[in-house]
Amino acid sequence: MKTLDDLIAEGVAGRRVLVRADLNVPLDGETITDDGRIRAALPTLQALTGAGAKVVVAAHLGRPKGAPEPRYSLAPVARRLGELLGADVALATDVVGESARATVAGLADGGVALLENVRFEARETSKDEAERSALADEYAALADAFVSDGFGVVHRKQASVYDVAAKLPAYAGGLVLAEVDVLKQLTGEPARPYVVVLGGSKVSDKLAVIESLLPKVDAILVGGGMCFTFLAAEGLGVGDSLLEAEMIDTCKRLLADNPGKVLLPADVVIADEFSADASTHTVLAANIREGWKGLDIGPITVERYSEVIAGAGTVFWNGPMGVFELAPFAEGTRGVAQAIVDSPAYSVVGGGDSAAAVRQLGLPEDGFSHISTGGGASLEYLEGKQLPGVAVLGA
Ligand SMILES: Nc1ncnc2c1ncn2[C@@H]1O[C@H](COP(=O)(O)OP(=O)(O)O)[C@@H](O)[C@H]1O
Ligand SMILES: O=C(OP(=O)(O)O)[C@H](O)COP(=O)(O)O
Repeated sequence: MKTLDDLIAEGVAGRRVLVRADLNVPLDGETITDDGRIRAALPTLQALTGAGAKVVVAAHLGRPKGAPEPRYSLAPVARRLGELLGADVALATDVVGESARATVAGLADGGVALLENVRFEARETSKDEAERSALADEYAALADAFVSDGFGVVHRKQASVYDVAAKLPAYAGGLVLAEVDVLKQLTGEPARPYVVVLGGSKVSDKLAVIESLLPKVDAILVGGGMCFTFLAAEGLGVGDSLLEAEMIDTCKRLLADNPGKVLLPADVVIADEFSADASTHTVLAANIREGWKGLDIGPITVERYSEVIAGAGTVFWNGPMGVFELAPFAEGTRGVAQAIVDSPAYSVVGGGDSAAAVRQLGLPEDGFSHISTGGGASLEYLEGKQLPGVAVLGA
């Protein structure tokens, strides 16, 4: 696999280099609430601009449905990236159209341009290889070389991550190399007990991961939006909480086949609406009211999970335990994160929102052995799956 260092050694002055980065940051309106992923992208971008490349950055924000949507524009990201680089970052108003071509053509040596959200193009995430390949040809026409540096998205077989790498000389960026290097340590012989803490809102993605992780780990502590499908599998009512109804049978089977290994919340914080001003109650998991939604794990659960974490040799955590962005639902995430900080275990936290939670809740970043920019990507790596965006580089 060729790397960024190889590309720079080959000489990039005046050459156009397309960098796929993961700049999928949390936003409150147009305000970036955590710029960790933008900061993580800087070393690769600076190495290229320092060597005189014309840098074209491709990135996504959120999950727009294949058409432009103003609220998913990368405009706030372009502004922040410019501030951090100390140079203007020109934002194209389209992905591979006239604006993208003109913006790239206008780049000076050492300059940086950002394409608009790649998911404004339906072909980016298409399941049809020919469609993705056609879009990848259009990306390739904008550059002379490709650097894959969006670790958080390398588990996606998407045009700007996977297909374009076959169309241009392709190189692994420094962030992707560093992340894979750290995660490798968890796939060898992790210190036992090996505990995985799973939460967040990408429920269907992650329920699929649990099955392959179960044989590798000693315990999985479930919280966040994930837990309600499991609670439903135990026959409990979950009100209006997040639920993947078609996964209930899978969860039943996982619980039955792995007794004692999947821990579920004993209590939860329920709310009558998804808002910081909602009425809330902390109830036993068996008492979730009809019409209410579970938005955090409760204190009994935090205590139980903290005990397990205190005895762990290795902890991997992805996904907040609750809607930590809203103060009434932040305590579960804070409590579990604090337990990881306090434990002597080798600990990795992964995911855009999980890493943001660590910083926003004021936990010490050095309380974790590693903070990864990728949640789903880390999980799939730990499952033992090939990451398409890395495999395509020849790894
Ligand atoms: N019980 C819940 N109901 C709805 N959303 C939740 C719940 N618990 C956590 N979340 C949300 O999950 C989001 C993060 O999920 P996810 O993207 O899977 O994590 P990460 O980015 O760390 O991989 C946060 O925005 C948080 O508000
Ligand atoms: O936020 C991301 O992943 P994560 O929540 O698993 O860390 C990445 O930007 C990938 O986004 P996606 O899950 O919409 O493909």
